[in-house]
Amino acid sequence: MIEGKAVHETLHTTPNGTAPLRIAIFGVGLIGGSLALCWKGKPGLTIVGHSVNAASVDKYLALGVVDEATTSIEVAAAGADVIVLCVPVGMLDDYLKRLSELPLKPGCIITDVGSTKASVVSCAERLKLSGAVFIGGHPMAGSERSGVEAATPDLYENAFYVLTPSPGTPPEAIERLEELLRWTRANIVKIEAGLHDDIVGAISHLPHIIAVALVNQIAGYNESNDLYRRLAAGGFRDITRIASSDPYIWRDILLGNRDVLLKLLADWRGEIASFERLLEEREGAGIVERFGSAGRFRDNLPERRKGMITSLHECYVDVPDQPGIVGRIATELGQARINLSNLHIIESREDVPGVLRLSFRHGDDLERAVELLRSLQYSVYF
Ligand SMILES: NC(=O)C1=CN([C@@H]2O[C@H](COP(=O)(O)OP(=O)(O)OC[C@H]3O[C@@H](n4cnc5c(N)ncnc54)[C@H](O)[C@@H]3O)[C@@H](O)[C@H]2O)C=CC1
Ligand SMILES: O=C(O)C(=O)Cc1ccc(O)cc1
Repeated sequence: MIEGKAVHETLHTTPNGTAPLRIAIFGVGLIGGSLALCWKGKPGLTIVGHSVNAASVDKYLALGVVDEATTSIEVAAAGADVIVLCVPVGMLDDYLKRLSELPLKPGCIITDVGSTKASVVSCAERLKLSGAVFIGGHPMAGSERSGVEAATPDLYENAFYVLTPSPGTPPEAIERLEELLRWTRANIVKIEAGLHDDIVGAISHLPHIIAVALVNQIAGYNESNDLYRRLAAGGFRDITRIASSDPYIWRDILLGNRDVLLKLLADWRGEIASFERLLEEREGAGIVERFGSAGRFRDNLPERRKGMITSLHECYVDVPDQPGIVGRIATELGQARINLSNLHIIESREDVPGVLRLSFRHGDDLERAVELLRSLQYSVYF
């Protein structure tokens, strides 16, 4: 992880005499536009936007998202050091095929941002990319919005950015791409493409299906009484936000991960059937158990704090279930002038000790906190 702007500028300043890096972005929408904004104006980088549509090209330039823009795939690709495909998943193979027929700059890196990876990676492996190297990519951040108007340079900050290099991908190409992606301030992780599709299918694609199915179920009831819609707030809005995502983008994602999703939906039917059984048999204890285990897992999900650098310095403290205990710990740290950057209660039930996760921006604050809390007889671990 990169801490602070100064480091970025050192990393990316073009050494004297070397040509600037030319980055071509195909499809400057939410994701492509946000990448363009991370790179635009940075030393040594020229950003070229491509769209099949002349009006979109004008818009990219008018919004100042790119330095240059064109409707010609040949012009955009010519001389590009890096090509980023930010079009819907269903178009990726077609774009790769068209690029494979062009004279690309030797060593050019082609990457994509598609939400599924196995199919585009296997397409790239089948094609001869005239001296270019393909590395699959997926920034795990976005929103239910779409289009360049929704693009923002901080979209990826502290998010995960997955790369799916193949065993034969040259390490120096991966390093070059990683260096460029550091401008996004995302945390880069490398995962095998098939594993990516299994995991992302479960944590992103399946939830989108469930949100859409749930909204459509309620919309059906609403046809006979508008009170369903009018009373739907709070939890319903929270868990269905992603149902407003772009239908065509999601058609391509779901069809692109069809086999994984069919297995996940079979498991989902099992989860729902087990709730049906609990209700039929009036099994209150079973319902409590299901909510309890879900809450425990959910409370341990990593937080993504936009605009803040994720703390690397964390410890866990067992705390007895006593009123005011969390406040007392925070006060002890404050009185010792130890800077706490975040405090998270992971568990708080009568039958188990609570656990606090304490995060610090600096390692020396963590060391002092551990020493202090242990001297106060707290059980501290990492
Ligand atoms: N929406 C999200 O939150 C995320 C999306 N992704 C992936 O990013 C990619 C782009 O998605 P968004 O930026 O959300 O969509 P978007 O709709 O905002 O942008 C898509 C871009 O592709 C262009 N495009 C659409 N159809 C085209 C076609 N037939 N031929 C050529 N260009 C076409 C559009 O003009 C637009 O510039 C997709 O592959 C998606 O799976 C990845 C992470 C998050
Ligand atoms: O808005 C949300 O919560 C999302 O889930 C955004 C998102 C959509 C598609 C992806 O491939 C990654 C992230």
